[in-house]
Amino acid sequence: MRAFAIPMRTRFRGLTRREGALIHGPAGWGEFSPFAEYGPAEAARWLAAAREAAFTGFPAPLRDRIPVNVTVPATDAGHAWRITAEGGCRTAKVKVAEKGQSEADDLARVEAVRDAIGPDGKVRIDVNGGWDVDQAVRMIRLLNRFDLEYVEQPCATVEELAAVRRRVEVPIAADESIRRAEDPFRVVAAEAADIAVLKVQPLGGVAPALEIAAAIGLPVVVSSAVETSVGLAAGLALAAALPELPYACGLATLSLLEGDVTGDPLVVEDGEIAVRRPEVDLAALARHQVDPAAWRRRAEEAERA
Ligand SMILES: O=C(O)CCC(=O)c1ccccc1C(=O)O
Ligand SMILES: [Mg+2]
Repeated sequence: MRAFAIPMRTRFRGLTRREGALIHGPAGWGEFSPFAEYGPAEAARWLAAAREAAFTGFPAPLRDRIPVNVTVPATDAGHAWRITAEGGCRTAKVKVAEKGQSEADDLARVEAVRDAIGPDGKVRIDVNGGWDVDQAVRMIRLLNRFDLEYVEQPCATVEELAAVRRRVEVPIAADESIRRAEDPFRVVAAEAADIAVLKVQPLGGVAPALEIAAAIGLPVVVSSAVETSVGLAAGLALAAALPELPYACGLATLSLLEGDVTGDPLVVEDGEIAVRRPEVDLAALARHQVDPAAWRRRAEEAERA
């Protein structure tokens, strides 16, 4: 097992460094990078995803390029404009409702992103559960001046998502309500979402995520957990194996990191990323490599959970 700590170019989810581990097996490299606050039971699914990549491999791809969105962190409007313009994507996903920021900050950021991407681009927002129902309804109506493609996780609970969905025209996507839920199918039963955001590591691998996608029966957006090219390759494999892929995916997150673990990173070309699995390059990894002892312990704890 190898471990990495890569500085973030812009603070994201309060993170300034992305840390994780890489394992190697007969099928290739796998990434194990649960966030620090996740306990052993949750980390066990992330470990299963890394093992699938290293020992089993991925289901057969149905497409070889995946359209992606540029991810715009909760930064000031000028910076958000530049990130969008430089992202080279036809879709932007904007983080809003960041703690310590105002509604005016969100309006200014989304306005800047719409300006940068142009009238033919798509703009979606991700609230990470930061609003209550009334605030969500009000903010979605306000922000829809900038023509929103959809709103990801406007509120924390499934019941709140369903309530917001009944009151606004803009489609609702569920992320945390699937990713961290005991029962991802409650979203469907409660008619709480139009779209499912699926991430490979929290769902335990590409094959389990494909099964969840089939069972949920909603259109899927595959998104990263801000991973190295090794973790992103698993997201691309999921996006490539889905029977239908009507939306751009959130896999263009390598640009949030200062570095990578391969010499041949999964970068965006013409708004898309090619479906492939880059090799870990030990020289590239060396620049970010840290002692794997803590990650070995974390994997052992996950294993016992
Ligand atoms: O979807 C994207 O564009 C990037 C991924 C992303 O936003 C994300 C990354 C890490 C953890 C949570 C999330 C999220 O979608 O909420
Ligand atoms: Mg999200």
